[in-house]
Amino acid sequence: MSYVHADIDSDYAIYVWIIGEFLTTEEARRRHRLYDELASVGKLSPALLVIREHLPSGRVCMRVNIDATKVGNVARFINHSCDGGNLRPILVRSSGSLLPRLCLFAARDIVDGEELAFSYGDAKPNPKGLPCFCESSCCPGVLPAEET
Ligand SMILES: C[S@@+](CC[C@H](N)C(=O)[O-])C[C@H]1O[C@@H](n2cnc3c(N)ncnc32)[C@H](O)[C@@H]1O
Repeated sequence: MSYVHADIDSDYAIYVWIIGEFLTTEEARRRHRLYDELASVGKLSPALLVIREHLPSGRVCMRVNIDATKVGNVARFINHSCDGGNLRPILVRSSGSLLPRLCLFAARDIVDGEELAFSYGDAKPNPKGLPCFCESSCCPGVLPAEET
């Protein structure tokens, strides 16, 4: 399994934004089903993220689907950690840009060589989901599975 380690030569805050294909929700659902099948037999390491923005009422007001499985940058190799890891995903909007960027910001000081990780989501663990190897004390043993 691939992973990403910090390579730090300064004290600046680090962040990386996730590059991938922006999908409609219909296409994201189609790919989720396909990826789940391929991942269950070890034929694929999917990187399809669904980010939801909520109103103060708790209702979802926007859903963004980013698929970095085939087209992406280094962020596609960052693994999941059930305790949230050392990175926090934040949607960032810049003026003039129609689409937001999903950025991963350092959540605390990170030492050189430390593995970078973030939580793929707090969706209920799927008992039939892929095994999780994050080794954090709160890990239920399976990766969070997106309910599409
Ligand atoms: C965004 S990719 C991360 C890079 C991936 N490890 C690779 O080798 O290409 C997401 C995939 O990595 C694997 N993965 C990520 N975090 C994991 C974890 N904590 N335990 C087990 N597999 C993990 C799963 O197969 C997941 O679908």
